[in-house]
Amino acid sequence: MTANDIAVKVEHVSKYFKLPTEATNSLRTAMVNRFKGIKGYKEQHVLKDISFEVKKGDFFGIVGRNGSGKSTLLKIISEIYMPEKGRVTIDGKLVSFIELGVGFNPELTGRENVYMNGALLGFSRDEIDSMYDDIVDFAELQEFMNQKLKNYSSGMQVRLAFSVAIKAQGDILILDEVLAVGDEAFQRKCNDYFMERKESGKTTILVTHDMNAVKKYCNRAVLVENGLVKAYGEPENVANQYSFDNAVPLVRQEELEDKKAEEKEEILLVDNLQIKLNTPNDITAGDVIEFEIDYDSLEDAETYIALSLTDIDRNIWIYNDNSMDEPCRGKGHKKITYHCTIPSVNNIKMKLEVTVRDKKGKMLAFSNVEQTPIIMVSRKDIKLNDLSALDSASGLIQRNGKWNFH
Ligand SMILES: Nc1ncnc2c1ncn2[C@@H]1O[C@H](COP(=O)(O)OP(=O)(O)OP(=O)(O)O)[C@@H](O)[C@H]1O
Repeated sequence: MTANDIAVKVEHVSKYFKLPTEATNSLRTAMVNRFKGIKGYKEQHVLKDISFEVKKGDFFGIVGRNGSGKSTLLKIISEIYMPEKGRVTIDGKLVSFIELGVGFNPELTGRENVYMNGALLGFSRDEIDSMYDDIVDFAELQEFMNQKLKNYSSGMQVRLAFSVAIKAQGDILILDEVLAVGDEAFQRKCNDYFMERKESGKTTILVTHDMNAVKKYCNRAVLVENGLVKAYGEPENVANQYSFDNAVPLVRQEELEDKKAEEKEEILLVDNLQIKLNTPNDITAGDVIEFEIDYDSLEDAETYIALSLTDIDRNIWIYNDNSMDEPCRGKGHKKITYHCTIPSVNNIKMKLEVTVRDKKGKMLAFSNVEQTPIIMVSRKDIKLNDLSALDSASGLIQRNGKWNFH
């Protein structure tokens, strides 16, 4: 690869912010603090050492949890912030849609705002003239262009700002979390635009929390975590890593304590429920899933297991089973292993939930969030250059149809 193939090169970028810890109103306090070595601020190291390359024509995804520094990174690439260390090299004209409303003036009309925004992006009047109709068409705001922006709804303002960004003829387009923009019809339009853009050979950098978007549009991606690059390269792998890291639902400590208190109030019939996955948690469709369930039955009673594998993203049960027809009897420690396969799914992230029930179906114990195993099924069998198979694998069930052309 030559240097000419690279649109954006990020090398060892580091950025911290100074957050004030105390307000000093007097010069004397400031001097005393300084003398004592008290800084009055603490440093938040948002980006520690970030390096990646975006090639010309890439549709490049940047993902990471809230507060991981994605927007900061985009601002550094867009030269709004300077990094403390490292550097960014850009080859081409860059257009950013980062913070809504930047460069928009509510007292000006839609039309005037398009011209002003275009000028801020570095376009001449003639250039804006030639892209103006396209921008207005995409935003579908023809009748509103002579109204002042302050009379637009917030959705209309977003549409206009977004349309300026995407229709401005830059070489590199930077978009921060835009898929949530606008109503459903506008989102569909953005989807079509992204599909076109993906084919266009122009460079796009997209920050998003939507892993389906990463898989659908991006050809490469990076996952930022704790200021460092955690995964980089194939969007499938990066998106799966992100989904996997975020699969464990966050449960507030108080909720857990409330639940424990509720459990204590009931007479305990089952204790020490443990679930252990014996097979890997990252598998391919059809691989065997095996796990072990352990618990103590405190009474001489019949108990059975009910289990479910729930699709975390879609929140639906994918697979349920129970041992109702083969209950465990008597007091004491119970150890059960179970295995199954989930053969015809594509990519799916599931949580395994287990409950112990009595003869009448009453729940006596359930696996809590900390011990709920997560299982990721991904189509590792599909070759990365098999575009048709990759595209079809975005559905829940593997394709099995036949085409007949007449
Ligand atoms: N100008 C600033 N001054 C001080 N702290 C800042 C500034 N900009 C960002 N931060 C801090 O840097 C951290 C990263 O913020 P950033 O907006 O880059 O994260 P993000 O990954 O884009 O988050 P999100 O997914 O929520 O949009 C946050 O803790 C934020 O408070």
